[in-house]
Amino acid sequence: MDALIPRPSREVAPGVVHVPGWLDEAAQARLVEACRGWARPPAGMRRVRLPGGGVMSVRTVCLGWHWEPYRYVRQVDGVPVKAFPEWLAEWGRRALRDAVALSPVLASDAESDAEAYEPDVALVNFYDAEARMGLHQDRDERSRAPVVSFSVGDTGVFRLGNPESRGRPWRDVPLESGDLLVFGGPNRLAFHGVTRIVPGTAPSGIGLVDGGRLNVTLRVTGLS
Ligand SMILES: O=C(O)CCC(=O)C(=O)O
Ligand SMILES: [Fe+2]
Repeated sequence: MDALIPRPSREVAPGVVHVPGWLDEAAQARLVEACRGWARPPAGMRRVRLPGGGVMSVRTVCLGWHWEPYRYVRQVDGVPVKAFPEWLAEWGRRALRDAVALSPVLASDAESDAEAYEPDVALVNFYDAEARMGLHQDRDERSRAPVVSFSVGDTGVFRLGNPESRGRPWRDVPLESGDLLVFGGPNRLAFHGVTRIVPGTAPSGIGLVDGGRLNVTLRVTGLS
């Protein structure tokens, strides 16, 4: 169904590009099905425990490397992390190419060369209706190559802050099913989070029968 109010592709901040509907329904369904497989144990989906004793409300599974706060490791639960598939890296390069075409800032950033983009880690997050993610920076990567983010399922309200602090200014960008968000360049280390999920907004044809939101971020660790 076409949106009543069209959502144009745009650079929401320098080096941050939002492309609504980048994934068509078939691609969304493929991602949901892949996530279903990745979620299974061993090395499956879990709520990450924070060093302060808290537990994250999102459920996470990682590919390529396992993220534990606040570093990347190769094993989880005593077994190797699931592999990062080549098709997902190819999606990442296509996504970055499209983002660079919309952003002069990314186009002039040496770290944002789409042809050379070799993401080696993905964080797959599942949000139920109550899940959120507090403002944070993605800064455990040694590389400053952009983060490529795919969203499917229920809409999530993504809060894009600034690289200096958790405070204002920020702007809220609703990420709907199929949306692409790339953040790099001067906003690679921008604080960001997800303030809420909008239940009941997932399209029916993508295989997320009970709703919820999946977000997959591709990153380059710069580790070996
Ligand atoms: O769910 C999102 O859109 C953002 C996820 C995120 O920030 C992360 O995994 O670090
Ligand atoms: Fe993040």
